[in-house]
Amino acid sequence: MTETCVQTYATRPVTGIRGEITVPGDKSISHRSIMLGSIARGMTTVRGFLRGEDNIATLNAFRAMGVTIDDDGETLKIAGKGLHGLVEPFDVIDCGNSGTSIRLLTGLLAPQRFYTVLTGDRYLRRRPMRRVVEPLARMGATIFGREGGEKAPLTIVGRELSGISYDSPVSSAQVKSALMLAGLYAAGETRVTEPYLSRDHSERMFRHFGADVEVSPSGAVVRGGRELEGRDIVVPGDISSAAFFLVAGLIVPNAELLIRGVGINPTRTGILDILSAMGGSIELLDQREVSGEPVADILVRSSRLKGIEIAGDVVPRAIDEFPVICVAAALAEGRTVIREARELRVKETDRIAAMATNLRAAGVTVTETADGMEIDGRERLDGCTVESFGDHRIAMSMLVAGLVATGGVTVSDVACIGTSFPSFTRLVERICAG
Ligand SMILES: O=C(O)C1=C[C@@H](OP(=O)(O)O)[C@@H](O)[C@H](O)C1
Ligand SMILES: C=C(OP(=O)(O)O)C(=O)O
Repeated sequence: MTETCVQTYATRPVTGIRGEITVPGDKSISHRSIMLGSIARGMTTVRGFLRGEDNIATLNAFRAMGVTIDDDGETLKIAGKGLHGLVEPFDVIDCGNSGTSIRLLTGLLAPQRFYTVLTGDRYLRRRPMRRVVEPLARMGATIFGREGGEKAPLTIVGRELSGISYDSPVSSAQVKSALMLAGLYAAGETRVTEPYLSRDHSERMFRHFGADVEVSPSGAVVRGGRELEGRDIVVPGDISSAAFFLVAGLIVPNAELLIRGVGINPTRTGILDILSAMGGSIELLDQREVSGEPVADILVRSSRLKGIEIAGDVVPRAIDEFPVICVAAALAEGRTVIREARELRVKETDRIAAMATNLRAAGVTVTETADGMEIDGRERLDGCTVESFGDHRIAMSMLVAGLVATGGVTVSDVACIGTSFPSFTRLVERICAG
């Protein structure tokens, strides 16, 4: 591996992977711990918080709204202000690259007694926001944005809200969580359902903080007006970060890798189901529960993979892992077909188009479809230079591909990796044998 300059990074074929690693804390749980800790009464402590750029954007937003958050490098201490204790920020809140920050904050800020403007980087300002703006408006919210409320910057004029019953057309934890957060303040009940269950970290954490929430297979119901109580939270390792090492462990020869302390919430383990169905050797060891979330150590070994069909309820359960699943598919025997994954087109970049372009550069035959792609696996990948498209998961996926590509893979614009996994390249270097 060589670091050619700050913005570009290259990986080369390795002869094996050995060892044990831990991956940084879960990004979704880290966001929610700041949000709920800030509006709870009393102290919340968070250990294992992910200090990536996305989560720091959320942390800065709450500091700007008057919340004292101390970080000694180990534990965050959040001095919660209660449901109605946030104050109007003096400036625009910059959510950076983080869809979770802007969409969840929109729900949380719509019922405040003040005015806020949320913006983000050039990637975030292209992503769809009407999916949260529209149902929040039905609750009585006043939110403006470019293109009739579709795009950030978003301006939120806080108002009293009323609960609604909303059947979301997309399986999106960000939509669900935005409405649940608004529902904490709204008169009456706020009910949200979705086609397939998306990650349920909000439901679990709402319960942990004592919110009036009911969860059933058909959705979540929140009753407004109840104060939350500060709690201690331990954030498990992010399975979305572990995913890069799971795929590396499967595709690199002579690999055996133990990834410790990974969150295995069933709404997030689509990657394990998919890779196992492809023939991957993946074992869950020492399963336990931490702060209401299931956790395990995951052992992965080199495996011969085969192509499969991926669609249905596993898609939201693996939504952020598709770029690296595409890399596994590119090295599997036969064809992998991904369907019902249109959401990939509205992430940090269009992840279907980005992975199709990048895998073609590595010599793979890929057919794009409106809601997915077909990938014909091959024995080895060709060396190539590709773009990250400003998307952390595209960058890391292609660096995993470089571990088995003749001549390696160079990825330009890799600074984006810092949004979710600042220590990624260091960990790759630690475990790979040249
Ligand atoms: O709620 C969350 O923490 C997230 C939900 C997902 O987005 P969608 O809700 O848009 O599917 C996921 O892609 C994102 O990385 C994190
Ligand atoms: C889609 C992602 O995050 P967000 O929507 O929070 O930007 C991701 O981390 O892959």
